[in-house]
Amino acid sequence: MSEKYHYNTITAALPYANGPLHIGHLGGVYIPTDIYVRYLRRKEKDVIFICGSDEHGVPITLRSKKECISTQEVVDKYHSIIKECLEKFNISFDHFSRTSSSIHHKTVSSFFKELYHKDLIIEEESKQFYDEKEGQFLADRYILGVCPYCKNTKAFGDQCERCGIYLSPNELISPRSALSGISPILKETFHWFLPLPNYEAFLKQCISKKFWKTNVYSQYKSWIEGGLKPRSITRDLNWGIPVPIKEIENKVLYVWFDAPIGYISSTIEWAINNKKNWKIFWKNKCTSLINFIGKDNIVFHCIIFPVMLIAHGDYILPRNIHANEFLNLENKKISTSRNWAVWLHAYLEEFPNQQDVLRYILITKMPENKDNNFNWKDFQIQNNSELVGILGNFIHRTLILTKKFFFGIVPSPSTLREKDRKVIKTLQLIPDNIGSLIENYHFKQALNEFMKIARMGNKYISEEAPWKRHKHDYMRTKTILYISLQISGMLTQLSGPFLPRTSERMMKMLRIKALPWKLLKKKNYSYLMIH
Ligand SMILES: Nc1ncnc2c1ncn2[C@@H]1O[C@H](COP(=O)(O)OP(=O)(O)OP(=O)(O)O)[C@@H](O)[C@H]1O
Ligand SMILES: [Zn+2]
Repeated sequence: MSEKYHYNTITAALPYANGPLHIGHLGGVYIPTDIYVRYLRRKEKDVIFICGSDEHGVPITLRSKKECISTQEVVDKYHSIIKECLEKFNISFDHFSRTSSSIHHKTVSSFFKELYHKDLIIEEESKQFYDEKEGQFLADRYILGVCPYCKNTKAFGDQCERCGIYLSPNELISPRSALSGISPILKETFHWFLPLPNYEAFLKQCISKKFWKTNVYSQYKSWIEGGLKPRSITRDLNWGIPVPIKEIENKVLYVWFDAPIGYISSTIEWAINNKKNWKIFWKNKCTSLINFIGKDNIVFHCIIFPVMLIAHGDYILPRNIHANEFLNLENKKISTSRNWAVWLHAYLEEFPNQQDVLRYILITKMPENKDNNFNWKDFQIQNNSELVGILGNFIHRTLILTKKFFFGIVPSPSTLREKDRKVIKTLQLIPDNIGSLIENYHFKQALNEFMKIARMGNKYISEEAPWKRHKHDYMRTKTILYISLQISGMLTQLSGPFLPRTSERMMKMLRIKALPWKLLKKKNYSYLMIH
């Protein structure tokens, strides 16, 4: 992270409010973003962590039909479930808004009008699929058919979920209406398009791809090499943000036009609530904007949203777009429609107060460069042998023995041996090491380094065995527990970004406070009375 960026706007993909969240969402997007943000705060950076629920688009209207409730009821229901779950997993948003808010509607409408009045979008007539039985145009997921690439018979008009390819409805073989099942006719309509080809040169020049992960860059490159086409940004629907042009009826803005503007409108809402200036986070050249997403959102964040921002002007562009691949469950793709998922609300019921266990396992399984797999067997093994067996065991032994032998007061060390000095040296190096891994988005490795310290502590205390030694070598016992407490203090501090609840609990036990990251390497815990 370049020190030149004092302001940091960090966004996590807006979760879609047509269903609850599962472990893929949490491990793929929200946990990595939260680790990054918590670390930046400890670096004393000015950070805003923005998110909100994405509440427009066809899947919501389909869900409303399925559940026999109104679209508003669908989004109200899932907005609350999603927000509550993310809070319970300690995802530390500064603001979590929703795209049905009036501020969002206003922000998006004025964004569209700006492009419209500057002639930066084009109006075009075209023929689109229409369901005569339902009297409705069939946008995106209202139309199903056979994928021309993998022959999946249930490909949607916008994407084939089996092979992941993005489609337009006219590419589908044997299209049929998702509403009535009938074959649609083609009917004349008109829409507005974002002329992506006009921005190809800007995209190549203006966006620095220096920090992009290979998975992000390769998707971006294949889109660019495939030749960009104008992209329609309106739909013939009645659920969404109405096209803000007089006399236009029954047309709304495409959900992927309005959703990313949600990052901006959510920041504006936060600024109003907190009497702050939102522009610093979106219009200041010294602000670093980083979007965290999953792989199916790459094209929207690497091409469409930057083009919207460039066309509008005034806004900064993302400095990095961080996308993870997908998490599978027991070697099968997580699927909301097939109910193959570990739902976060169900986990919270089944394992009360065990949020950090899931956070830990999900970090170790993070699909950083390729899809990864979650399974319950590993969950059990890793919890028992790593979290309890190493981290918990070391802290527990250290604190119990300090209480037993020294009334809970940190003993002052006697002469340090080579082994003790080695431990202290390792502790001095670890904050920068972990910090740099987090800054470079290597979250799994960062956690691994953290656990190495816990392993080192466990080994140290086991080898030195203060429980045996205290009877005949009181002075050495003092040193051993002093060193063990230094390790415990460091683990407590470093665990904050990864395991926030555990870190807080350990802080209470050790009676210490979270320190700025830069002070950690110098910190020495003496004169400390543990709880
Ligand atoms: N299995 C997964 N592994 C990693 N990231 C995921 C997974 N499923 C979804 N995501 C990411 O989570 C973020 C929020 O997802 P979103 O609400 O858009 O749901 P989605 O992609 O429609 O998922 P689903 O179809 O499972 O509901 C997106 O950036 C998406 O890429
Ligand atoms: Zn396909």
